[in-house]
Amino acid sequence: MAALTLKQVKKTYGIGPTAVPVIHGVDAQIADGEFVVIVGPSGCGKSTLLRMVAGLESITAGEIAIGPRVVNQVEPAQRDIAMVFQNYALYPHMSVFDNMSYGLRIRGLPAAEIRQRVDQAARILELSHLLERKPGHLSGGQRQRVAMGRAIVRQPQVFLFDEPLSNLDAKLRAQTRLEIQKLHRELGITSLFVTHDQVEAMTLAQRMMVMNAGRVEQMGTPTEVYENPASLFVAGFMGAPPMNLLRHASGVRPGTVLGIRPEHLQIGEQGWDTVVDSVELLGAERLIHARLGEELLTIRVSAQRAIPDLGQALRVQPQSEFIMTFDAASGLRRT
Ligand SMILES: Nc1ncnc2c1ncn2[C@@H]1O[C@H](COP(=O)(O)OP(=O)(O)OP(=O)(O)O)[C@@H](O)[C@H]1O
Repeated sequence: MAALTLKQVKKTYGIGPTAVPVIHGVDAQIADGEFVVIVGPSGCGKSTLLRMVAGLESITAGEIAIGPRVVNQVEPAQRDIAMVFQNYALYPHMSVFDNMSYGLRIRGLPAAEIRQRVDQAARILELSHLLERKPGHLSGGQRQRVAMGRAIVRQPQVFLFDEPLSNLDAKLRAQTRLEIQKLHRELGITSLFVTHDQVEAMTLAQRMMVMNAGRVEQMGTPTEVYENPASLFVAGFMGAPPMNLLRHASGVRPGTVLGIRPEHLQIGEQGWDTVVDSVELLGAERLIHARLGEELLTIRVSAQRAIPDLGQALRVQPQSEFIMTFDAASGLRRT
């Protein structure tokens, strides 16, 4: 296992007039054994960053180190990493055992050691009873576990995951998420996991790196990022439904954006005068969307509460200790 260090890492695709800079200087220190999730919208550069760590893309500037070793010029196969992709690409004509052990056989490991490593990985991933099957006779989730098994048996210093769950349905995704957590608890291998799904990021990460347009907006634990977003971008990206961001409500100074999460608004006697626009039932909770002047405010309430009529007037009071303010021009957090 090893720590992972990124120093002012930059990436530009192409050269000359057609050059496209996509990563603008990323710094990160990932501790030995830590599980870090890179999260951000499509096109923000998550996969590019991961592929640079893997050695599948060259590094335009800056430095990437795995443990004490700078790997900028090191071939992917020599980096001691294992990568799990969205498309797990198993060999269809090989059994699960052969798929998992293929890389080890190529490296010429003794048969007894191969057997022992595959058995251990299969036990952790609950694949022991499927080792003789062919991939065609497995479910999507089982195939993804075989792909993870193939990565585990290599006993790498670092695991890299590129959206490995996005081909699975919602239920299987949730289940595989738990398996990945368990895997990390058992093996403690330094892991970098890319996703555009903020729920996946919140549930898997020990720390998350929130990216936007080729830059890191914030790095912190899921709780820190959710409770203390560093910027308007992070505030709007993390949380479902997202934070209310108001520019025109009473009490909002020009040049400022006021942020308040839907769960920190109360319906009562005092506060902003709003008009109910729509209501959504989420199960145990309800979301009320209400017009506040030209803005729309989302309020999260218990489903026990009576459903307001559309067009009904509501007084909505923000809990003052949860109000945040951001600079409208820079997007940075003020208070
Ligand atoms: N080979 C390439 N040549 C030019 N531009 C590229 C190349 N590969 C990626 N890009 C651009 O780099 C940017 C970052 O792409 P990247 O795939 O890293 O984003 P991402 O955050 O992983 O997105 P997604 O979640 O959609 O996969 C995008 O604007 C993309 O169009």
